Amino acid sequence: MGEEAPEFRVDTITFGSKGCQQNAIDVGDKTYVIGRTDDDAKSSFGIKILDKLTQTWIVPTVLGAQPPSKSHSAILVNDEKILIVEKGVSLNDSIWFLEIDTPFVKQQRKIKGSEVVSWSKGVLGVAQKPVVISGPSGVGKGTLIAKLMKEYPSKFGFSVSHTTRSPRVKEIDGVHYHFAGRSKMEQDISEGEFLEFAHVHGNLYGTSIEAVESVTDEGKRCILDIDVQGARSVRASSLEAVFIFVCPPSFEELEQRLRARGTETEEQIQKRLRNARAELDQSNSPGLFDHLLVNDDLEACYENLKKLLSLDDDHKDSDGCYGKATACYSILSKTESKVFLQSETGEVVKGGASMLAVDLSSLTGGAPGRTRGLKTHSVNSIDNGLKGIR
Ligand SMILES: Nc1nc2c(ncn2[C@@H]2O[C@H](COP(=O)(O)OP(=O)(O)O)[C@@H](O)[C@H]2O)c(=O)[nH]1
Ligand SMILES: Nc1ncnc2c1ncn2[C@@H]1O[C@H](COP(=O)(O)OP(=O)(O)O)[C@@H](O)[C@H]1O
Repeated sequence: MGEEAPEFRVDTITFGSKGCQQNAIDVGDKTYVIGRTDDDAKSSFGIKILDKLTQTWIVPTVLGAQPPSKSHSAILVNDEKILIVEKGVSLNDSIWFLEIDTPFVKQQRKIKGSEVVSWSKGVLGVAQKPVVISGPSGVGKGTLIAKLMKEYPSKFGFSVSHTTRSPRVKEIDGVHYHFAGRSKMEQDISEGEFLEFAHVHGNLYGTSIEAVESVTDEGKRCILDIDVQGARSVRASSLEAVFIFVCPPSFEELEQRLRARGTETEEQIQKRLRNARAELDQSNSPGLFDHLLVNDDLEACYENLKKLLSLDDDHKDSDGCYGKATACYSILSKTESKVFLQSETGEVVKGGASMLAVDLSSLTGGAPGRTRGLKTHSVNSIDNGLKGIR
């Protein structure tokens, strides 16, 4: 493996004056101008794209929550994304990506028929893969998940879905579901706020990006209880997850459980049973589910679920080294896979270093959620930085 030569070229031209900052970044035939305007109340990002071939300006639709606007530095990571480092905030909040041509952006561009860019916040460390649990209504998904959350309250968190169905007697808004109006939910879906959604048993259900990310931000493993269509959408998304399908021991037993639960009308039970047949058929779709669990005896099934989850150790704990870092950084230079940040405040990080190398080689996720997998190590000088990339 040859040594990567660091690039000290300037990708970014910054025009600054008080109350206004702009970075111009060339990507192929386009120039992305990332501007920040301050008014008295707040400042915000504005993004414009110059098509250099036609010399026309395009104002794209900007998706995702934008960085807290202060002052920033920017550099092109690759043809898909631009790295933005916010100045004046701690490292935990400072790394952002403006996605300009990732698969998510391409898909959104197609849907909207116009230019799209999307923000995604960078997060240090690798999160544990979320767990998607699917299975027919009444099979016991909720029961299994409740047992898991009760036994491991600090390890697992539940992705609270949105739904247009009415709450059941003991269901609490914001805990079991976010009970939503159809038009508001449809609008939020069209604005890219949902990881997936599906029409199930005559209602709209969906997982917002925030539902998953907020659990992961707490350092917990996220559990999603979603139908097979939703599982398929998550499989196709940038979210890497473990997919489990829960089967009943028999169709008769499923019907019995649904009736015994006593939460649906006869008509709703019939609809759920019809859909159950289709879901059971789809559980064998190649490449969709990683594991099938039969929920016959509840305790035995729960033990099997726990085994599956502890066997899945293809994750690493979050990198906590810089979790509480308060030093503030700006971009100094970059190589193919690393970006070097310079401490602005002179404040030192681990080992007395004033420079930080951010490794971008194993990023996961991205818009519409967070970009995870950022790794950092401190370097004392540019020379040491070069050693660090060997
Ligand atoms: N696609 C998708 N399905 C969901 C979501 N939330 C719940 N579901 C599924 O919708 C179906 C109906 O859920 P619910 O009304 O709670 O009834 P239950 O499964 O009989 O308890 C189940 O298969 C759930 O897994 C979601 O956010 N997205
Ligand atoms: N292994 C099991 N044996 C018998 N009853 C079960 C079992 N698992 C769950 N149940 C019961 O079946 C009903 C449906 O379970 P629930 O968790 O609500 O299913 P789902 O969330 O998949 O719709 C509940 O009344 C629950 O107590």
